Amino acid sequence: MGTSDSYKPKTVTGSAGYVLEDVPHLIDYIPDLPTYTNPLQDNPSYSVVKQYFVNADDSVAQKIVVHKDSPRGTHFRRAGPRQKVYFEPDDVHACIVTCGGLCPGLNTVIREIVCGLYHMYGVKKVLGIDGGYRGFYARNTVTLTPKVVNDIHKRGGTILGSSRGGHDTNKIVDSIQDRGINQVYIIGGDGTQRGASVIFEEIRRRGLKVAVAGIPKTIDNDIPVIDRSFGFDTAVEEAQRAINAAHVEAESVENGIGVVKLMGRYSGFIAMYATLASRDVDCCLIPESPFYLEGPGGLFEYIEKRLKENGHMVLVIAEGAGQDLLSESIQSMGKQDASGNKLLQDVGLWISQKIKDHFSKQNKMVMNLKYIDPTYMIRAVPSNASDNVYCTLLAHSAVHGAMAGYTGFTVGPVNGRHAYIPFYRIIEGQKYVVITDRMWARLLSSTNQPSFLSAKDVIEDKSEDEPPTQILDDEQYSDDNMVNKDVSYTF
Ligand SMILES: Nc1ncnc2c1ncn2[C@@H]1O[C@H](COP(=O)(O)OP(=O)(O)O)[C@@H](O)[C@H]1O
Ligand SMILES: O=P(O)(O)OC[C@H]1O[C@](O)(COP(=O)(O)O)[C@@H](O)[C@@H]1O
Ligand SMILES: [Mg+2]
Repeated sequence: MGTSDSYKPKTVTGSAGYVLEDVPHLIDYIPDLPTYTNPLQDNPSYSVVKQYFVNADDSVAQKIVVHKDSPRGTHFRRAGPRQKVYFEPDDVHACIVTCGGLCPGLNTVIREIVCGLYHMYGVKKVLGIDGGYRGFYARNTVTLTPKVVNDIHKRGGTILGSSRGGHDTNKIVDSIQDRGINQVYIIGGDGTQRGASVIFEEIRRRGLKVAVAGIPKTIDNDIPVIDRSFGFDTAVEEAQRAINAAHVEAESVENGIGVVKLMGRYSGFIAMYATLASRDVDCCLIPESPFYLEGPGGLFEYIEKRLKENGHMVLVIAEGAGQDLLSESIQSMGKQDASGNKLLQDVGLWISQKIKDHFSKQNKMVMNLKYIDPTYMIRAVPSNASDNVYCTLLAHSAVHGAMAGYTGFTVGPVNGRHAYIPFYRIIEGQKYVVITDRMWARLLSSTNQPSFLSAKDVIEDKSEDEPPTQILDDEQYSDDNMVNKDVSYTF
């Protein structure tokens, strides 16, 4: 049963350029597994739904804006309940683990996996792994029942705890095997999904009947393929409170400047959407958009102009912005956290000091700067209503997929439809704000800030990111502006 060769992507092609990037299934390496009727068909809540079960051939298109002669392109398997399942409810022993940084909605996902397994499939054995990946072999477990998780969606954080580092694949899979766990639900960001992918590989190599399902989590919204990650909406909403405070402070004094630092290690989505939503922001700086301080077209010149025009200004800066400028002036670079993520210098403090230094040196005008750092406040809150509903759908889709025998997948919405996405597509790169696309142009036009780009930069950048820009001709609020720099699109 066990197989030592590494997993090869399952790709199915069809007519007119149709490609299905399928996810693994337990029967790929354990043939002849028995199937069972899905208990949902006798569930009073669900049996009223016409066509409740997903058609086996349903798939979700990755690109929905097409031209007359466009090939049909890449598709993913549609998420949802199947007529046949590969586990008997009494035989299921599921576990849930949360890894990486916090994000609003973690508790809702945990709650809905537990309740989904209990109420939809009659599964009674669900274990919580305490403290992230290392919890599999170094910590206690928690028994999870609908009663235990009933109220947890109203709390921030994760009731299971989380951690960075500590991924020991063999010890984790040994623990899964020793405990008789056969469904593993792994909630976490890009690092976590990388970890989930190697756990799946090892489980497959050992020939175990264990389904591995990933639920993508990242407050930075930098996971590719999926429309957006849970908690992002809540974080953007929470960021408004900090921006409002910065605006009130700035407005109340002579030449007031409010500086707000928001999360975004490599991708500036939180800063960009928080700025667009607020309309009180005069300048937004993100990692994808290099900027400079001095001289014509620089930040200082713009600040002076705004203060002269308006008497106050608000600047939003993502934590990963301007790191190249900081590294010139601050030593101790190259430090990493336990997961290997680069540790960043505090750009908010740095830029605040630079602005203060500039104005005191120039002695041109009185200036009052207030720096607000709501970093952890925007991710430690409970998820808002829309994220709660979204988390429920993610959790249920993951449960349906695992019960149907799919494994080695991450679940997430692609153009509004939930799909099962193979791990390799989620972990092969990150999603970034494309500064030559329309959403960033909207931001520039709403703040009036300089683009800090020369015409030459724009031409070079456009040629790199041509495909998504070319095909983008609708004006909807969409993620079309988000592309993965590391992945080449073939449409
Ligand atoms: N390449 C990898 N292989 C295996 N495990 C990994 C890998 N990268 C990260 N991990 C593990 O995933 C967990 C979470 O990763 P981290 O980067 O901290 O957060 P996130 O999942 O939110 O990106 C950590 O326990 C880390 O050890
Ligand atoms: O201080 P911590 O807990 O390491 O988290 C900080 C980092 O977490 C992030 O929110 C991203 O976290 P993930 O990698 O867990 O998604 C970054 O924006 C931030 O730099
Ligand atoms: Mg990460």
